[in-house]
Amino acid sequence: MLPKIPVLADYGISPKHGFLPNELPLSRLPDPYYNKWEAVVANLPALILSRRLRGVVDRLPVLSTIGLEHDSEWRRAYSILCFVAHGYIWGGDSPSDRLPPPITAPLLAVSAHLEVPPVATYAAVCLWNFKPLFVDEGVDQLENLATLNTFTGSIDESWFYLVSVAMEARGGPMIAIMLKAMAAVRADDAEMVTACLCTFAERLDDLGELLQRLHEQCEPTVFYHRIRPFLAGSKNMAEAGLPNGVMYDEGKGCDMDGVGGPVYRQYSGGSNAQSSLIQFFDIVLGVQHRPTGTKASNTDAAGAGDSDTATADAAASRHNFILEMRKYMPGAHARFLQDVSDVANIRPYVMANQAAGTHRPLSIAYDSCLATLRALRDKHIAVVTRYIVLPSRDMSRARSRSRSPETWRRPAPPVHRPKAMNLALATTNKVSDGGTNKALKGTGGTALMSFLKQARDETGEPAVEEWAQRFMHRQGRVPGKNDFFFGKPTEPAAPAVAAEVVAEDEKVELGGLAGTWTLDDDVGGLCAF
Ligand code: HEM
Repeated sequence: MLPKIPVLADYGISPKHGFLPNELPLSRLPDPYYNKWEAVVANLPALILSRRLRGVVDRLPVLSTIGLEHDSEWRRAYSILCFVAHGYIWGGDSPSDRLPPPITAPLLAVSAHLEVPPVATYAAVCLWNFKPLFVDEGVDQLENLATLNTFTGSIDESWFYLVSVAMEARGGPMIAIMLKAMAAVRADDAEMVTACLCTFAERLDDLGELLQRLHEQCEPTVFYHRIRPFLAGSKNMAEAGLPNGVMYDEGKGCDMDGVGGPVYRQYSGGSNAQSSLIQFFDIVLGVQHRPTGTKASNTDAAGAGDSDTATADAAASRHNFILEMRKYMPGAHARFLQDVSDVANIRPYVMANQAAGTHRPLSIAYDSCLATLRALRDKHIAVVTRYIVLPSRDMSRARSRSRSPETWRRPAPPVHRPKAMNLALATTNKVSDGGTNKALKGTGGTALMSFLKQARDETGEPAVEEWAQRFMHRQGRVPGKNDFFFGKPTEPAAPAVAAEVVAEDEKVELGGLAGTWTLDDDVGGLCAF
């Protein structure tokens, strides 16, 4: 007998809001026992700004989790503790490589309960960190959302989290639609499968529109210099001052043999790559992601999404950043993704119909879903270009200028203040430096642009129609080539495409989202996670 198609309720997934919790996140823990935590998180931006957070946290009592009852209380506790932990680590002149017992002890307990790592994940900062302004209006409307916790108190930071919240909410109903499509495959109801795929493609397009609204209220330089450093993890962070990661000190000390004392741990930083929604889309459509730098083999291309892809799956699970990110999702959500993978049947069904020459609208609807998901990744690449690549370029250029002979001849007068480590720079490991060290790292620690472009290209690979395969294997815009899709050579390329072309070409000046700019290298390499 076939395994059953997963039921959302078994994984705490909402039919309406998807991976956002069924009950709204709590704005405050009801038990006054936790008032001190609430007071710290309510004043987090001010405590970070005044450099007083560490002192305040060190003096907190070590609270137990005994006063946490409902799931929403555990989730609120997790979000609070993650914000305070990252504020503690990154909110000083140099990072702290130790988390003290008042944070560590409850954070480890809460994380174990919720099956999430003890670090600021996407769940801590987005999924469980929002409230509607008006309860009778939807949480898929950006205008109706506010954040509960932030590091900076800025509109930019709130907007950054809330765009993701709105996307999760808008994408929530798409999960049930695709589970229905999977059931329709089992019933061999091609019309129903086609209808579900059409609805899915339309809603996916809505998500792309929401993603592009990020620019409205989140300034790239604020994101890069003020927000992103707080989301950094503790893995591959030697250059940022955490060579061993972070010591989670529970205050237990070691035994007589020196065993059982606090240990260093290393985790990736918070990233939207930890969103279960986008991974669900990949799984249900049969999109497979390979380790970065690996090209599709003929076997992969033919068998992606089929049940007999054990070898491909085994290869994919090795050294694969996207799979690694599942460890940062709430346990039930990661299990849901695994269970859906085990029964994903849409692609083989579409392929079988295409081979038999039956139900052509099915193939077209399926390929449209892939094209729309690929377009979403294109837009995302433009976002990353604007919010990470360009500011990091500006930063490295400013550094090169400050090292120029001109600057050496006229040194600035000495200023006597403690030397602060610039975390925006420090957490961007190996930013282009004097032409030698060029791999740009993301918040999760991957070699960035090649990884994102590969993920986008892999999205088009399962296409079944020949025209769709050609369309989705296209390269960035080259005048006179692929003009059918990109418009006439004299027309400006669409912003997302322009940004991607810039990121792809060496030493080319192009009009991107932020004006005319040059990218002088193509970053690459295997993920370091
Ligand atoms: C300022 C906005 C954003 C920036 C700077 C950004 C940056 C990044 C970076 C650096 C990565 C590589 C993984 C890592 O190192 O963390 C990544 C991956 C990813 N991001 Fe974003 N991101 C942004 C917004 C979003 C939003 C709103 C979404 C929601 C769809 C999203 C979805 C993803 C996904 C799904 C991945 C995994 C790669 C893939 O599946 O294509 N990102 N992002």
